[in-house]
Amino acid sequence: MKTSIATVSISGSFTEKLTAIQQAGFDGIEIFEQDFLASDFTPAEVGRMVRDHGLEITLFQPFRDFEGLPEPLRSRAFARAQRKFDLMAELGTDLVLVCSSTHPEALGGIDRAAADFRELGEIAAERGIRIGYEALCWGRHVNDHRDAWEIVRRADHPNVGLILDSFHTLGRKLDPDSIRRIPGDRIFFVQLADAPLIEMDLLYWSRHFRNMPGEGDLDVADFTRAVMATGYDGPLSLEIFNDQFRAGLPRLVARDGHRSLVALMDRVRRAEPSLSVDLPAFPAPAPVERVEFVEFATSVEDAGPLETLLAAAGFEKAGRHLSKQVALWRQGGVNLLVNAEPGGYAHSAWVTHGTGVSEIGLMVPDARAAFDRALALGAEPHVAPHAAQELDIPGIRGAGSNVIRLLDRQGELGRIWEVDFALDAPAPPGAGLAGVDHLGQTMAYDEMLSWSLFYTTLFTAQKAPMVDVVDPDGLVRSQAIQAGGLRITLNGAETRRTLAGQFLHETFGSSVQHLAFASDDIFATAAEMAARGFPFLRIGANYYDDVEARFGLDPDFTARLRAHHIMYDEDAGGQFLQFYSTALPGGFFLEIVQRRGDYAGYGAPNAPFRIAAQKRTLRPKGMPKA
Ligand SMILES: O=C(O)c1ccc(O)c(O)c1
Ligand SMILES: [Mg+2]
Repeated sequence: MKTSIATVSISGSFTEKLTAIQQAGFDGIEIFEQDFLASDFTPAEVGRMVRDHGLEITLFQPFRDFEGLPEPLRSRAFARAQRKFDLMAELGTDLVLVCSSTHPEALGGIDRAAADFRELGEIAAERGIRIGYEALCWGRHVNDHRDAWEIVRRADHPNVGLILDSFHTLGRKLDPDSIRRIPGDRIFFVQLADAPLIEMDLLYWSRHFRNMPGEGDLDVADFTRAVMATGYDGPLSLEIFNDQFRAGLPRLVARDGHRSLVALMDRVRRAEPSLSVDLPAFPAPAPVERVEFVEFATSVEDAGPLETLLAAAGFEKAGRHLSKQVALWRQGGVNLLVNAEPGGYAHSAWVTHGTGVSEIGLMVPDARAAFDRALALGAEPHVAPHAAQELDIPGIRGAGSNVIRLLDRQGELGRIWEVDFALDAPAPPGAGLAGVDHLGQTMAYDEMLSWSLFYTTLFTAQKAPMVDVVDPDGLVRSQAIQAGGLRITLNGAETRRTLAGQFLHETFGSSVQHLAFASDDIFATAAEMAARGFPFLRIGANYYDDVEARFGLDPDFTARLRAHHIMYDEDAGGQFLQFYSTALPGGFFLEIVQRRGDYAGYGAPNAPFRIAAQKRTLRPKGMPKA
């Protein structure tokens, strides 16, 4: 299967776009005419540059407002087309996209449009050019791929075919199964884009909010299955109009685009095995079983506040690494590593970001399979030296500067604690923490789509709807992702003044800002931690008055919540209780939660009050803000 991407999808100069597209692994590009016009190269130079990058021009587009015009506009449209055919010959491409007309004087009529296309097809045939007709979903008379297909069918010319674009079909809620009835050899080209479901004008939605397949809410896989079922074997091409991507880093946007296409083709072949999808084999996504460990990078002189916090949370030193200065802190089923090694990856992470999470160890059904899948999807392997007797744990680079390690219970990897560590004693019960509930990763807002694509393509994962969290100094967007036993909240900061934004600034880049542990009895856990001197984040009295009224809570219960600084929430499935520590100097903090019943969220309604409380600890009463 050939992969392609439209030049509009990527930021930068024409040369920067080409380099990024080549490095990401695409086979071809669609030349968007605007990008060509804005460049200073001749058409022949552009054609040569594309080929020098090992790429092919899969499509020239768009040619607008062609069909259904009355004279003299009609003749002018044909003359205009001839000029573009000249240009295409110099570029070295044979396929042009004609999008359905939005011209105020365009006349309707399927046969009139078909006659225009047959005549254009004749001219194109003489010049070895093929014409693809695409229905824009806001086209004046043609805005449905079924009507565009009927025009192509009636034009009945071998040089005139159909172009499909998932946005125009799915954005208009047209049934993609209608595509299955079109002969595959009459489909000349296929463009793919996803988009978040937002009620708005179709044209505006399309020009500003498209995103990569899998990043939005449209069923692009269902659309692609219908396309593949026709026998279509041309390129699958990304055509993504997105304000954020236009301002993004070309290399990252291209990488995400390629990842999204490969993951999409993989989904298609797994959902409908009878389809022939030309893509190298690689392992299927699997759920994460659990977070096996979280490692902090620190140094001997800097580790104190972190270790004090862990001890107050009921953790105890329960072992040490055989060859490195890495301590294992344990309680219940939780393993935390404190790495103070004066060299290697953790050390450079500490030098760059300060004390913070550097690695996340995930237990999966098959670590090698998960690793191979990650590489097939363009993830970067993390290579770290290890001593001869130590485990070689497969690792990939994850969000921010974090490394994701993949473990399984097959063979030696399942014995990591016995092989790599000297263990002191059985894991202490501590304060009753049973496991990691979730990790909160903070990042710049425009990195969120990228990292959600990373997790959702690597593992079998679900995205919750994005929620807005109000910080006193700005808005933070929060996207929760669950892949089996791995729950992650991605928090995107738009300004530096939000708590999340300050953390990014302090730690020089995105990282885990908080770690949430699960307790089966949060009141007992809170009492035990209080006895150990846990630095509870104090929640204001106004909050408890409101939460009691809002949920009709028993005043005795509210009094217990208040006494332990526990916040409360409910959803249709159950109840949620949560409390927090104050933050370490860099901004990292802990959260303890208890889920009752099938509560599925993360206490989003409480987040504004938690953030306000955290800011109060940073900015004592009466002090003007910096
Ligand atoms: O927004 C547009 O005008 C436009 C142009 C060409 C396309 O292929 C398309 O899908 C949209
Ligand atoms: Mg299109």
